[in-house]
Amino acid sequence: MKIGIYGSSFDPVTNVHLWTASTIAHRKRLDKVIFLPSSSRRLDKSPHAADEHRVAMIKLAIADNPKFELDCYELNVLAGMQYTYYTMEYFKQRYPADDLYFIMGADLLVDIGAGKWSHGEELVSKNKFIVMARNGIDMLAAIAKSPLLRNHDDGDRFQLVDKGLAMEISSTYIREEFARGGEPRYLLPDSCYRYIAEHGLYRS
Ligand SMILES: Nc1ncnc2c1ncn2[C@@H]1O[C@H](COP(=O)(O)OP(=O)(O)OP(=O)(O)O)[C@@H](O)[C@H]1O
Ligand SMILES: O=C(O)c1ccc[n+]([C@@H]2O[C@H](COP(=O)([O-])O)[C@@H](O)[C@H]2O)c1
Repeated sequence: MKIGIYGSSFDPVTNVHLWTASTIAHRKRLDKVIFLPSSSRRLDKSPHAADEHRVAMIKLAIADNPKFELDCYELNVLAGMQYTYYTMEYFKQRYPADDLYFIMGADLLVDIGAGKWSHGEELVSKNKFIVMARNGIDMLAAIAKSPLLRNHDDGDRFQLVDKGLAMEISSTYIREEFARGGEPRYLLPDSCYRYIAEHGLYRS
């Protein structure tokens, strides 16, 4: 099986997360996309909604797509920050016969290339990545500029995908719209929109 692992805080999950996941699955012929919410104990980013709420919204959002799955591995790890390097080691043990890819936007490729991620060298040398274009980022140049990325670019490691549309809906924007009394209804699944209202999430 070909499996993509899509990590994010999903705070909340948005229609762009779903659209990018399905576009990548289609373009790269993935059998499965695993939605991997990051822990609220993450050191670099504190989610606004509790783990249980972010998980509940992902479940609602992916319910009708048989290719989409949720994996709460990072939420259940007790250590402070669960780095992607360790997460990928876990998934390789769990799916030893499958072809695994970490799915991410080009902004994260730049960060990894700049040495900002933990265990960057091992992460890159031992894994494969599907990288989605983002406005203003030249992915080929980002690889060429970074010795870490360039030295492991064997043609298979970084699968670059131009989604064809620079659609940007950020979780931050949705949270801010809720907080200022705006109307972000069609930027996320209706079920999640209702869940946020019912539980009073993201109010200022
Ligand atoms: N429009 C997009 N195009 C390509 N990649 C994207 C896009 N939006 C998010 N990503 C990628 O999806 C992953 C998760 O992104 P994340 O959820 O942090 O973005 P976000 O919705 O903008 O959230 P936040 O506003 O909380 O930072 C990252 O790898 C990011 O690069
Ligand atoms: O391992 C790291 O050092 C690392 C640093 C920053 C981000 N990540 C992972 O990248 C994914 C997307 O992160 P973000 O910041 O866009 O929510 C998520 O799965 C994070 O755990 C991982």
